[in-house]
Amino acid sequence: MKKIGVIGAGTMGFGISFYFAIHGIPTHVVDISNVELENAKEKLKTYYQLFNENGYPLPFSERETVSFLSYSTELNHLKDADLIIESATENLILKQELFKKLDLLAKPEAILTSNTSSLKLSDIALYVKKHRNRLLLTHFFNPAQIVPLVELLPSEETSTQIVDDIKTFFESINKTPIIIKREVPGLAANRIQVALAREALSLLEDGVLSKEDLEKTLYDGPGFRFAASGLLKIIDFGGLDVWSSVLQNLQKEIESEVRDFSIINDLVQKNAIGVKTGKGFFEYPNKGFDEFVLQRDSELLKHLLNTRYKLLNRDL
Ligand SMILES: NC(=O)c1ccc[n+]([C@@H]2O[C@H](COP(=O)([O-])OP(=O)(O)OC[C@H]3O[C@@H](n4cnc5c(N)ncnc54)[C@H](O)[C@@H]3O)[C@@H](O)[C@H]2O)c1
Repeated sequence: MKKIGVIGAGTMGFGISFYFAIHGIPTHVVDISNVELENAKEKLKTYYQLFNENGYPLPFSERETVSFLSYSTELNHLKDADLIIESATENLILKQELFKKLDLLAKPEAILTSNTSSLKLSDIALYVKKHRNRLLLTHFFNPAQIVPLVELLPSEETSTQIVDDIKTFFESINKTPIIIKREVPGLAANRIQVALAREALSLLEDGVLSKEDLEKTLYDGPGFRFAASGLLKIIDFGGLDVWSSVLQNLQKEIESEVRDFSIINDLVQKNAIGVKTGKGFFEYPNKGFDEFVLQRDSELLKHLLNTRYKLLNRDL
């Protein structure tokens, strides 16, 4: 990729563009808000330092990395981009308008993608005519600059060559692209996460265990094992015979209703929405949101470097 365009300089747009820049890929970021663009420039310095401090192999100096990024409020700057990733606010009409414009201004061989979490590619691309075989979802996981997974969802019209090219590109920069073969809301990772959340929050709301013990259960139980392998290998190790019985016995016992969780809604009513307001299920005193996020990202970076990155880049 000679040039990438990223639309949106918020949480995800920042992470995506930062990741391309540390890999030396010229990236132009477009946002309607100059404030967001300025924030993204500031965050770049903070994250370069964080990656450096944690020992992430950065092939370019901070100055060089900064030089790979450019910013504007004008979509026109994306007309020579090879790949354009839309990561603007989650709003269908806004995204439809953006894709309508991109379809007209992007060069014919450009690939157009969206990072939407909940909207359908077919809806977002309603007005796209010229690039219909060059469209897909590229769904990153927050923080996009650290979490390896990128879910790819092509449409029925997307050429297989484009899917292969995008997959190869992400692999070349140590992301983990996976292909979703058919349009399902939430793709794979968010669906699995919501299934987990439904059961965990039901156990909490029904008083089966305390919030502290729920955290320990996941962190030191399934989460601990997931750090080493995916689900199917866990089943292979446990034995398919065992899992077959467990699934049969327990599936009917777990929560399968769509619930309105008062355990969350009551806290939202009190503006206890989590780290952003200093209180959610737990308290987050003395530091601001950004500091807590940096602390978390430092932990995630250590994990990345100790696991995936070491394996993928033995010689770096
Ligand atoms: N936050 C997450 O955990 C997460 C994870 C995966 C995917 N996503 C998806 O990524 C996208 C962005 O989410 P986010 O969390 O970064 O949101 P955000 O609110 O942090 O950032 C959105 C940015 O888009 C900008 N914007 C709005 N309209 C625009 C336009 N017409 N042109 C250019 N810029 C515009 C806003 O100014 C803002 O800076 C959404 O589609 C969301 O569903 C979010």
